[in-house]
Amino acid sequence: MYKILVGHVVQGSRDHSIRKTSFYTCTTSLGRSFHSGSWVARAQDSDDNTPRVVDGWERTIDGLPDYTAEPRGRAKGVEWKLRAKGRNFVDFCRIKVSGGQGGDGCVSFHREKFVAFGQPNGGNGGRGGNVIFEASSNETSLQHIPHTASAPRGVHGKGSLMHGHAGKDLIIKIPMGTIIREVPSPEKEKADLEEELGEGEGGQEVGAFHKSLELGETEAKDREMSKRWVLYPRLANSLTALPEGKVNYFEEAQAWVAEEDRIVEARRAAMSQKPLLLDVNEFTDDKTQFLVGRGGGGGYGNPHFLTTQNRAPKYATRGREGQTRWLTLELKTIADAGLVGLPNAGKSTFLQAVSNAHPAIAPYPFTTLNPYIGTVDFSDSYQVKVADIPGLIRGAHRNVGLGHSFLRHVERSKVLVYVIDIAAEFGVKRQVKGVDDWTPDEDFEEQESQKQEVDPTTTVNAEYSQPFEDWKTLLDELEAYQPGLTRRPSMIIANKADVTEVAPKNLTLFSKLVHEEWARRRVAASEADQRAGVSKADSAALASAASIQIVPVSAKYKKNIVKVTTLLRQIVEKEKAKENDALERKQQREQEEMEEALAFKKTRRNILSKAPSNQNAKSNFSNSSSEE
Ligand SMILES: Nc1nc2c(ncn2[C@@H]2O[C@H](COP(=O)(O)OP(=O)(O)OP(=O)(O)O)[C@@H](O)[C@H]2O)c(=O)[nH]1
Ligand SMILES: [Mg+2]
Repeated sequence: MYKILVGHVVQGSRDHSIRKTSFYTCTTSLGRSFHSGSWVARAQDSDDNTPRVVDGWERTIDGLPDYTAEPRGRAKGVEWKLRAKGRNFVDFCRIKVSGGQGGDGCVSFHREKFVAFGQPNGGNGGRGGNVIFEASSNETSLQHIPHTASAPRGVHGKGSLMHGHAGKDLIIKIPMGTIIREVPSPEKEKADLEEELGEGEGGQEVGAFHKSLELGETEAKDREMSKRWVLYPRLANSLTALPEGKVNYFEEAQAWVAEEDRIVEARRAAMSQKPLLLDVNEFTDDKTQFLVGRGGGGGYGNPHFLTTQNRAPKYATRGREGQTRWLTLELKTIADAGLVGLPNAGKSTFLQAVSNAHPAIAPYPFTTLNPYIGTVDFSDSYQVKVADIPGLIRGAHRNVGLGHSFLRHVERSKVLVYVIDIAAEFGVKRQVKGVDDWTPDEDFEEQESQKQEVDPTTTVNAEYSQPFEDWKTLLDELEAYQPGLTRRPSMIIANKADVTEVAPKNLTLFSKLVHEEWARRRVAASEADQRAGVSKADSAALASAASIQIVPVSAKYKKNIVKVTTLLRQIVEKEKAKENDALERKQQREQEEMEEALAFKKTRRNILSKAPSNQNAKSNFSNSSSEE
């Protein structure tokens, strides 16, 4: 069992303090920060679980026979990664977008010497800015997306018929592969939940706000009115104390505006019936824009209410509120092939060997934290995009290790490439250094009991293949993430084939077991399809290839790379051709449907035009009667 104890030595002083970490959870740091002089002691312990103390200056561990000390930096990196769960790369976020409010209209009258009653000349308000998402191939993460995005409001109108200009649109760049979904607002979610639980307060009215403030009725009315109307300062008096026999033009104007409001509301309601769902997929062009938060319209200036009767309207309307939406953004990287493997299998090394990418490579687990895309260039300018994602481990679907949320980045890959470390000792269960250390405590006991089943020192089981177990772990994790994901066209890279003592033996057993398992899974999948009532043609289309190719590779020494890239290209090209065919068929079907609809319209028009209408019949009749 590995235990990690951290001794903290402050540079330049004799002071030292200890921090104990249990497996991966750090307990306390005694309120001190770690400096470059810190050390990590790893001790191979018996089953004694009591915390040990590192004697700082001498760096000996009380009661432990042997240990190796290594610079703190590395362990700190892994610890940090596990705590942060790779969150410096953001692939899921929530955002509130609000279009800008429209500018208010203006109440103003022309003023000039010797012109006693100038005409109304208040300008209209400008419309509020829109919130727009723009697809951008230069973005790779959602890290820069803010929690709220509000576009600026429109400028108010001014006298002399000066209309306010529109608010500037707020453009937010989003990476290719983002899925945008509209979700209910937190208030609505809360209200729905309360209603479900029967705790709701029973439809609080909008006007309740004023009631709660105990405003007078006229005051509350004034306030409601001031939300929609800009009134000329001296209008209020003239409204309340209207002389006998005078028409209240303001009421008339209120009726028009109310009618217009009703139409706008109905239109908005019709538009927002379906929640927004946008997919910025590989068919989207760069710089395509999506309007997600519409700005409110500007208010009308007082000339808008000018009529032949009312020559001096003393009111204007305020701008409308912009549209507010709560959205979630989910980034699913777009690549042709996705590398899936356990930590340390050599995924990043492989990507570096085949492409122009330079991912971090190191002999410890969870080196890669963010998906990384590399492009494989072929001599005829053909390109295949390959995505490297953080390593998966057993239980990743329960959020063990870095979890399996990163699989969303291979979800859109056409081909799955399993990277397997073939250099495991033959017939022996791997004593995992590092990987299983990082599993949470609840899994630990389970793993311990499993470890005891195969004693590495005594048994060499010629039937046992660690690479095969690794591959099965990957398949299970992929299936747990999304059932049916393993049916994608796939290939296996048996990496580290340069370790000649074990690789050939491992490879023979591995290939045998893989082909058996693959055939078994294929049969099981088709049976499951039959049970689920999937038609035979659909089931055949879904089924994975009859056999899976295994290519031994040494990513580190770049051996057999050409073979693997050629094979990868073949599979990708085949898949692309299939996709293009499907797309063409779909487009053709749509075209045919459209032509059919057009033809139907045409014939209908012809029939209608040939049929004698009543009016024609009447005129014919009248003509004939006049002739008579
Ligand atoms: N001998 C040998 N070692 C290799 C080969 N490929 C990778 N390695 C070593 O394996 C270690 C891990 O390689 P990485 O490429 O970082 O592994 P990874 O799968 O990306 O690991 P994570 O990012 O943690 O998931 C490094 O020390 C590599 O040098 C190979 O073909 N032969
Ligand atoms: Mg890596």
